[in-house]
Amino acid sequence: MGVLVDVLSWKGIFVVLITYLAGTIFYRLTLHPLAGFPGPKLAAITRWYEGYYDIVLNGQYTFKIKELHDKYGPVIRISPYELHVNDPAFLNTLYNHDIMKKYAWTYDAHTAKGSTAFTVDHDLHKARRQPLNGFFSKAKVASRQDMIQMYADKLCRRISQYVGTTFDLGAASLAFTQDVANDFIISKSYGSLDREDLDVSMLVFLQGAGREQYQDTKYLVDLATSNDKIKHRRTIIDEILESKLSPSDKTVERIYEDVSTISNAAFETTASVIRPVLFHVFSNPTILQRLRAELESVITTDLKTLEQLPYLTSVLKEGFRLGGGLSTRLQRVSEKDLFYGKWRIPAGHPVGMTPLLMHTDNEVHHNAKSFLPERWIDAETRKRSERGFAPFSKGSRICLGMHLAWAELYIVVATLVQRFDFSFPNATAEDFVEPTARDAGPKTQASGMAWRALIAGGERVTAAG
Ligand code: HEM
Repeated sequence: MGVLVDVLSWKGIFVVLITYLAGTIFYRLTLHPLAGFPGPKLAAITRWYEGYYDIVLNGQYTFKIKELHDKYGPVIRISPYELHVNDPAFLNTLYNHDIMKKYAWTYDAHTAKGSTAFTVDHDLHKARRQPLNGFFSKAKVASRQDMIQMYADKLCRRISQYVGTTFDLGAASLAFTQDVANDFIISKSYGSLDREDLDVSMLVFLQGAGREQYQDTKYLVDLATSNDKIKHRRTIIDEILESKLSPSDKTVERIYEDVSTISNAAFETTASVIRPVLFHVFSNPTILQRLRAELESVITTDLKTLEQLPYLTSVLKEGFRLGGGLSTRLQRVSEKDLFYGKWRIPAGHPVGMTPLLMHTDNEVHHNAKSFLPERWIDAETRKRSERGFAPFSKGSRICLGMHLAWAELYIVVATLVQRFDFSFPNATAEDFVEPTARDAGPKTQASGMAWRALIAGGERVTAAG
């Protein structure tokens, strides 16, 4: 009884707490399966280390991880539970088609846990993704190139209204990707390019069209399951409903989780590549001249023809490398031990890599932070850069919408370059290199408004249709 009273006293609680903390610290530093990996002791002890950089300093952990790699080497422990690797040689080991799970902790804060993108389990993910693969194939995307061109033309009409003055090309890029993606996914756009403010705030979009998108999903589910076969363009909803997925995966709520996450995955990612491409092309006369000469040699925006153009393709690759939709680490949890050099990474522990860090690493890409399309043309530098190029990740979780993203880039860049002259008096290359919260504030890239774009300097006589 005396002991119990003692334990329940403040002193007792304090002693228990200290003993628990000391035990946890001791375990994490010495006995934990990741204890032998290099990295700061504080990161190995507590997740508050990461919290400081991401919460207090607003999304800076990605860049701190880069500093930690410089200090501790290519494999480091970045939290009590997680490792990070910065070496392209490990890409194919980590992102493959073996049984790999995503790291559930990453999706704790997300509501759409039933969506394909946020499905943690390997087999369930495979089943959910299967009906979507064909819908997002290269051939399927190519069959919708007229739709993409239609929105590129609409974008041109908006820009034309501002000739000789300034125009928010950053927001317009996002409006374009929103309209294209929604049309592709559910055969309906919400008219972002038609709005006076170009639907400038993603938040307004999410609150506004989010509700509408749910109603549209419900309508399309009803349409597909009703006896009245009203003719409509196939959407991902038809693919899901006609698949072998279980009835619980075919509810309006679960399908809407896919509709909303897939469309949201399509917007800012693609826009954040269009912006740096336009900035670099129009800020560098040599690149602009060479690109225009190549485009003038074909005088078309036909997708198949554009895909054959080596210089345009190289310009876009630089955009994917430096723009980069996702700037956080992408973790995988393997069922089997993984091996990296002398290191054995025990099964069941999350390991991540960050495309942005690899894409901007001078060890991987010559003069990594410079926009140099030539690197993809010269055989030697191309070989080196290909090794460390994975904007869409790899393996079973590779980006579902990558062919759509490529097609949008080909068509919109070729169209704008053939029709307009832009200049960007207020932007610098730095604005586009590290597109996360490094410059938190009004210039934040992630908000889609990195630069109020700037001058559309007169429409050129266009050869493009
Ligand atoms: C520049 C454009 C884009 C980039 C750089 C990009 C990048 C990525 C990356 C790196 C992943 C892997 C994420 C992870 O491992 O957690 C991913 C997944 C995904 N992306 Fe994209 N993406 C782009 C455009 C798109 C578009 C246009 C769509 C849809 C139309 C899309 C839909 C998705 C989906 C649904 C996933 C989850 C795939 C799965 O888990 O099976 N993305 N994307």
